[in-house]
Amino acid sequence: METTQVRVESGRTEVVRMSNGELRKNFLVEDLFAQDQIKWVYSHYDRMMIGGAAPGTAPLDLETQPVLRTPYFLERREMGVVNLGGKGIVEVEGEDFGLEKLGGMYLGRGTRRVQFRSESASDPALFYLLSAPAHQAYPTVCLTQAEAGPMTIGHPLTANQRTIYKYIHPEGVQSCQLVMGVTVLSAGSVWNTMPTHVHDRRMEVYCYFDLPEHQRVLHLMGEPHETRHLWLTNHQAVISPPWSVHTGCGTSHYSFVWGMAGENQDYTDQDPIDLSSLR
Ligand SMILES: O=C[C@H](O)[C@@H](O)CC(=O)C(=O)O
Ligand SMILES: [Zn+2]
Repeated sequence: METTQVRVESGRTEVVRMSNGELRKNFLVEDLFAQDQIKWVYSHYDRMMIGGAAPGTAPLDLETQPVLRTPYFLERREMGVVNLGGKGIVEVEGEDFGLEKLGGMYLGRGTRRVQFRSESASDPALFYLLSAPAHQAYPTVCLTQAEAGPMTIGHPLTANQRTIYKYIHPEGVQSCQLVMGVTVLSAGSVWNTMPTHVHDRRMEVYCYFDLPEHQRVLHLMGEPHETRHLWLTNHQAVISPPWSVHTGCGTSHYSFVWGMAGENQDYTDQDPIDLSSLR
């Protein structure tokens, strides 16, 4: 059984004084994907769990974690899945669901048996996972990227043109508190979530992917008047406290999975930040 890494919350005054190393230790999630393992980070912000399942030839079973003190992982939780790799299979209570790259799933509270598999070990699946506490059971749903209602925003002239795919949200796949989707930057565009925003009612996690090996994303966090930066590579995730901006600029275009938990599920409930107030 894998042990989960726990990330406690940090106060805003504490974050202002953090060195870059301390910021990374608290907010950056490195090495989420390790072959033949399911890895978890447990954040105290809204008790969001951030996971990576990387099955090779052998299947991987979703196991409960000591930190949960529950007989099975989803006893009191829900989970969202997005496949960032080659074709994969998620077996839920004995039923197989095939996920191409960027296929997604929602697994409801009370789901006991979950197994992750790669169709081919030479092009393995990479399942990115988010899990939040849940008060009721919503049905298991599997959907393709095309079914996730794309919306293109931004403009090439401001280098922020991107397509937002919403997977788990009130008008799509139902959940208790999880809201989850994927944002794909257009070629030539490098800025995500710009103009930026905060939503004090929900924490958020970004997991960057499809970032070429030698390229980087400069991710910005912190209160709008005290922003801090972290340099990220492909397949790294970053935790955003509810009071923090979460925006980034790449040395190339890239994609990321975003996911939130907290007070409400309204995607449009974002407090935009006037760029003139950023420091
Ligand atoms: O609250 C919503 C999240 O920050 C993301 O969906 C924003 C995003 O993907 C983008 O603008 O590029
Ligand atoms: Zn946001």
